[in-house]
Amino acid sequence: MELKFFTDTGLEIPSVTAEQMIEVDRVATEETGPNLFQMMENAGRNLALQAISTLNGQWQQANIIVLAGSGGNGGGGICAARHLANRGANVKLCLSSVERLKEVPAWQRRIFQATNGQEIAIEDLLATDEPIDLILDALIGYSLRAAPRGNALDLIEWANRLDASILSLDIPSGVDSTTGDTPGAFIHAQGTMTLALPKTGLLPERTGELTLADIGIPAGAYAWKTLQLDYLPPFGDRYRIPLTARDH
Ligand SMILES: NC(=O)C1=CN([C@@H]2O[C@H](COP(=O)(O)OP(=O)(O)OC[C@H]3O[C@@H](n4cnc5c(N)ncnc54)[C@H](O)[C@@H]3O)[C@@H](O)[C@H]2O)[C@@H](O)CC1
Ligand SMILES: [K+]
Repeated sequence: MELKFFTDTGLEIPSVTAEQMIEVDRVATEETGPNLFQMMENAGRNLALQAISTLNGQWQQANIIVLAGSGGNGGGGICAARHLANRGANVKLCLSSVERLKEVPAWQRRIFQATNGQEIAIEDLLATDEPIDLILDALIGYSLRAAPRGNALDLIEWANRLDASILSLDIPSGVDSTTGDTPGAFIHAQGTMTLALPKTGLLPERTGELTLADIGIPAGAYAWKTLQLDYLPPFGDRYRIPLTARDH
């Protein structure tokens, strides 16, 4: 099914497979910029803003849990947790794997630790019964390898059991960003904020309300000889825009 993605102003946005998005990332980090630190900061700030607008007036009273993996997706989630904690929000961060945290997410964690935001261990989170208003799903992005297992699987199943609203970063964890297939458990998202460009696997029945976030990639990166994407900057004066997917 060939999905097409449109902004609220009717502009069609090209979609990309995981492979093409990895190449966009490579062109940005190795050729044009922005680097990974800058892109992840933009991803996380946009996710914090999206969480605030999802909670509308209640965001400072809400109980927010951020589930973060050890890769780039996790880094965006940790960055959002820091921005929210910095503004007095009640946010707890749960890392699926502290020891495997990559360099850039580890830097985001270091900044988070200088806020009054709290980290919560998986076993404590799974044991808590306090009401949760919003879960940010930053466990797995486009590097999903197979059916989720281990801590990520435990956290996905835990999140799905709650009646809290779930906002996924880039792709609901456990969903294949190229095909939309779900090899195993996956996050049942009410909303998804995807980064830079929509992925071909962002099926409406998987994403919930879909938003596209700008992470500052220049048009020259999309025009790179290995990509040649037909891309018109869609954001105007906004950094997050609603997308609708249509299969015709
Ligand atoms: N231009 C972009 O699109 C950018 C993307 N970024 C984010 O970075 C993500 C890609 O980052 P990475 O390539 O580091 O990888 P991901 O963050 O997508 O996934 C790696 C994490 O998923 C876990 N994982 C993968 N398969 C699993 C399985 N079957 N069971 C349990 N855990 C599993 C790994 O252990 C690791 O924690 C993107 O999805 C996006 O969210 C950001 O870095 C900003 C730039
Ligand atoms: K995710």
